[in-house]
Amino acid sequence: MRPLTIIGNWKLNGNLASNEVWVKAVCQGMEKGMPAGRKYAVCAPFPYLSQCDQLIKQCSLAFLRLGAQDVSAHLSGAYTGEVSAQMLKELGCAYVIVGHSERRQMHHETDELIAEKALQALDQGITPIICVGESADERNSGREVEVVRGQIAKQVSVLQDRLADCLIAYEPIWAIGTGKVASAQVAQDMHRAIRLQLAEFDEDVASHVGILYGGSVKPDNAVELFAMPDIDGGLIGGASLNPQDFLAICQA
Ligand SMILES: O=C(CO)COP(=O)(O)O
Repeated sequence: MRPLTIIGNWKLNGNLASNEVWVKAVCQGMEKGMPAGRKYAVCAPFPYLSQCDQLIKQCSLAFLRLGAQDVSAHLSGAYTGEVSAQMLKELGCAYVIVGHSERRQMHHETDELIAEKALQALDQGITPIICVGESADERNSGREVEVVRGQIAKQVSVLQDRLADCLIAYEPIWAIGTGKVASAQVAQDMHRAIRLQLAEFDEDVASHVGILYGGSVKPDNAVELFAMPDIDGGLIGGASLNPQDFLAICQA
């Protein structure tokens, strides 16, 4: 069985004071007991990784880990502004998001670059969370499966069976930050399509890879989403900023 994995993505939010309040509140909530066998993480902005690492270590819950929101495709060298997977490892990261639609759109990240970033993370023992998803126009013109298949195909061709150590996040762009959550069935259908595509490559990989859903997940829709057979958890944006909402989703 694949464990349910629930990961908060703070995006460009937080500050030293609010991060401390957040981690302490989530730890306190989780210490009271959580559903067995689940994994949780929060992906903080780079400058706060060290602070969040210290705070998370203080509460010593093995199932709560730290992640980053991006990583360089390079290990070291003349790449001003980049952060390597080795640096993330030193700062306690267990996960890193790669290829978020906001980076694909605003920073012109390609599937090839995203696969290189995932390889860097894997080389350091960090689990990459590879984001895929279609735009509203692509869905409205009936091309959503084709678009996502194209994104996954590149990851399969580069990562091959190392995909078994990755997470995939299906995040339809039209559902991100819009309040328009994909219905549980719409999300399940795409998750199924992704898993079938992975099975064309390797059935074992397909059955192992966790596929998270992201896009307007809230405490009141998480239960239905997480109950779907191919939805293995969530990548939570806006609702992860409020520790009580994040906890409620983690307990859904
Ligand atoms: O982009 C997301 C997580 O990576 C989803 O964001 P929202 O939950 O705010 O829609």
